[in-house]
Amino acid sequence: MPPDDRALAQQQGFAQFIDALPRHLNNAPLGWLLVLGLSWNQVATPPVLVWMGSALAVGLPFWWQAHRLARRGGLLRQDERWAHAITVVDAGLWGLSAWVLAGQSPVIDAWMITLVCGLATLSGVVYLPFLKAFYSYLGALWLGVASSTILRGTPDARLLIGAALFFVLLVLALRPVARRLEEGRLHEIAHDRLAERLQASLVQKEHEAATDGLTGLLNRRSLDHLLAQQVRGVEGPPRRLAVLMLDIDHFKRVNDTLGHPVGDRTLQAFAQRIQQQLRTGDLCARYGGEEFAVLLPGATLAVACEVAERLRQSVQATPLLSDPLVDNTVSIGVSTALESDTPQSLLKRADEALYRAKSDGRNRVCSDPAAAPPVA
Ligand SMILES: Nc1nc2c(ncn2[C@@H]2O[C@H](COP(=O)(O)OP(=O)(O)OP(=O)(O)O)[C@@H](O)[C@H]2O)c(=O)[nH]1
Repeated sequence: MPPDDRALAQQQGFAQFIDALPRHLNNAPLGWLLVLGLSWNQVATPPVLVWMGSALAVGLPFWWQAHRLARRGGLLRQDERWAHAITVVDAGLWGLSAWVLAGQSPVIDAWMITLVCGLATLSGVVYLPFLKAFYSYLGALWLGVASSTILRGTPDARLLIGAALFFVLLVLALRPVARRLEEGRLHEIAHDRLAERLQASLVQKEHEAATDGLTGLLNRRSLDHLLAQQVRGVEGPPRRLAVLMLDIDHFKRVNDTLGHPVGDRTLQAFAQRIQQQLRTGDLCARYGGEEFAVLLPGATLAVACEVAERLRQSVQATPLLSDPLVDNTVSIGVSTALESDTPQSLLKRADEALYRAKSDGRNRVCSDPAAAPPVA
């Protein structure tokens, strides 16, 4: 288990504890009312009220701090001391209730110890994600009861030993549960990390499946998919769409004279050159080898021929590579979608136009005679 995962699980546990702490402290007045009700007519009321008033006065700043931490979200390193201080004050003030209750009658003593044990049990549930503070809580509760009963001169050893035993048993019962909870958080963290990795690798795989590794352009598979969407249209009449097929002239010579790596760089440079000439919304794909295809959604044949001519001139005017010099030209075939077209028939006609550009002497743009007039 990576150490940072364990640290994160502990941090999450602490944050859960800090989140629950103020709600737990909010219940204290209900507990006080219970004490008041149970001790009514059995214990002098003024000391009970003095204890409640003091608990309120001392506990208020700590109660306020607990709320502040919960609002902000507790941070383990930064706020751990505060968490211990709050729990010690809370438990200590409850422990001091023995000051007014213990030694009055066996019945009051019995329900006082019941109250103390009940408080410890209830708090245990809140402290489960951060058991360290629970030890401080139990220590302060026990010391509060012990010091109160000793100072009042009625130390009842059975009561203190009984409470200590109960606390030990409680800790023994809660520790495995706390460990399970931490393991659960660790599993959740590991699960989240795995999901993130899978998501990232899925995105990566999708990207790889859609693009050409050498040029970064869309690959043939993506082109076929996009072309099918464009030709069919979503609904209604077919969309206006132009296709350019581009092929570097005498590319084989680059490989043969300068080597395959230079051929690869030339293809990359050519891909960049095409992209520089296109508008957003136009799509460019490597059709295979040194042949590329461009989709111009919404373009008429005239516009598509203009784009093709601009590209051809750009390649002619500025060599694709300067070191070593690669100044091959490019031939381009242009076609536009007819109402009867399938993706294959449209590509075929653009390819035939490219073939004509090659056979007419290369370094030229040829358009498909069947392409005009535009469909929409
Ligand atoms: N370096 C490199 N070469 C490739 C790649 N894919 C195809 N080729 C080469 O591209 C060349 C294409 O040559 P041809 O089809 O004969 O055409 P050409 O030499 O361009 O001549 P024309 O198209 O007739 O002007 C072949 O030598 C292929 O090996 C690639 O990914 N990298």
